[in-house]
This record gives sequence, structure tokens and C-alpha cells, in this order.
Amino acid sequence: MANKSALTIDALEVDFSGFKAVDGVSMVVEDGELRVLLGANGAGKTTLMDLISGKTKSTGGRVFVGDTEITNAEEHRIARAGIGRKFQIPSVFRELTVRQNLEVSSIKRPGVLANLGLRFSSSQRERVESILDEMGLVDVANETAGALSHGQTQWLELGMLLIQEPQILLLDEPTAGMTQAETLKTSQIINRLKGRHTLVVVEHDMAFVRQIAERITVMHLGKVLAEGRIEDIETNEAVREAYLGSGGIH
Ligand SMILES: Nc1ncnc2c1ncn2[C@@H]1O[C@H](COP(=O)(O)OP(=O)(O)OP(=O)(O)O)[C@@H](O)[C@H]1O
Repeated sequence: MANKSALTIDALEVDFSGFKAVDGVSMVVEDGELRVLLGANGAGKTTLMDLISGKTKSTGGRVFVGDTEITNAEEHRIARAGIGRKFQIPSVFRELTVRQNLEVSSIKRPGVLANLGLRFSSSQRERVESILDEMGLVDVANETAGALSHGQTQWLELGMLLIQEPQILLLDEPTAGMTQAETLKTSQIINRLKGRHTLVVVEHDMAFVRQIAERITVMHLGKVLAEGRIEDIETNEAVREAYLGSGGIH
């Protein structure tokens, strides 16, 4: 199967003892595209991310990064194939400084303490500084990560992911718990990543989705209900109906 897409999902499904949380999902995400995954609670968005990243094994269908099949591969192999995932709950090293967190993450070898003593090449140092700048963390570079605000912690974790240069970024509700100002800044950061990375973003906040969205895939009961630009999605009758129970799309 030859393709130039970054991520190809073909008839993917997972059967949890008779319940298909993801039920025949097909989706093609182009290189450099930002795809938003929408859907009411329980639609299967997180499970789909789990299947792509290897956290959960599928019971049918296939997943490709470019031409490389990663269906049900080990999580580390999927990460090596170019997929980086950011969860809702950040996992930064709270006792280390912001800069040290990025330094440790820039080395693709396990062992936090071993990496701390290492010498960094000038290109690695430049990369750390440019990520600090990109994430708006220059002023707090020498603060311990445990002292950061919620928004800053999320940006640091995004930076820690980016420094590993994944081709595809999976972001699970990146603005959850953020203030309006933090959400706006996150949309600016994400908009700058478009084109350089392929992004799949699960998000509920429609105001945020309007700031970042290109194409949207709407999931409902484990299936793809609709796919298109935000204007198409907001006026789609099936989408409106699926969202009625949760108050509609706002
Ligand atoms: N390991 C599992 N075993 C059984 N059912 C599961 C499992 N994981 C998820 N589910 C069910 O699959 C459905 C989809 O859940 P999922 O978390 O993927 O939805 P979601 O669209 O991400 O929702 P939310 O927006 O609430 O996070 C839910 O009904 C959930 O209870």
C-alpha cells in the first residue's frame, strides 16, 4: 500500500468483549495537516488515539505512518516510526528546571539522571533554546517545573514532545483546564506547528477549534459520522442530531 499521507487509518476497530468502542474508522491525514477529532463523550476519540499510539491493541483494521504499517506494534516502535503523544495530564520532572526538562527529553535514551550530567552539542542547545522561545517559556527557563502554572506546564510538556521531533503529534484536549488567555496562546502555538508537523487534536472547546481547525472528523458511537471543514460540520444535520443530547455544538 503506497501513499504520501502522514497517517492512514483503514477500517480500524477494537472490540471490548462485544462492545466496539472504535468500529470501522477510516481516516487519511495528509503530511503537515492539522486534523481535529470531535465527538460527544464516549464517541471513541481517546480509544482511537490509544489504538494509533499502541496503548490499546486493535481487533481489526490497519494503521500506517507513511508507508510503514504500525498496526498493533509495540508503543516504542510506534514512537520510533514518528508518532508522539501528549496526554491531558502532564508528566514533567517537577524538581528539574524547565530547561533541564527539555535537555533530558532531547536525548533519545532512557535514564533521567544519566542524561543530566551529559554534555550537550551546540545544535542540541540551540534546539532547546528555540523550543523555549516557541513555547513562550524563556522567562521561566531556570524555574523548577513544579513552580509553573497549569498552562506553562502544558506548554513545557508539548515542548518536551517536540524536541524529539515526531512527525505526527497526537494531542488529547490540549486546552483542558486552561484560562482563556492560555487557550489563546495554545492556539497560536499550535497554528505555528501546522505544516512542520502533522497534528491530530482531540478537542471539545469549539471556540478553540475555530481558531485552529482545517479539517474536522466527527466521531459518534465508534464510527466516523462526518468529515469536512468547520462550516460543513456546523451545518451538518447528522452532527447536530448526535450532539443534541450534549447541548449541540457551541
Ligand atoms: N478498556 C475498555 N473496556 C471497555 N470499554 C471501554 C474501554 N475503554 C473505553 N471504553 C468505552 O468506549 C467508549 C469510548 O470511550 P472513549 O474514552 O474513547 O471516548 P471519548 O470520545 O474519548 O470520550 P471523552 O470525550 O469522554 O473522553 C466509552 O463508552 C468507554 O466507556
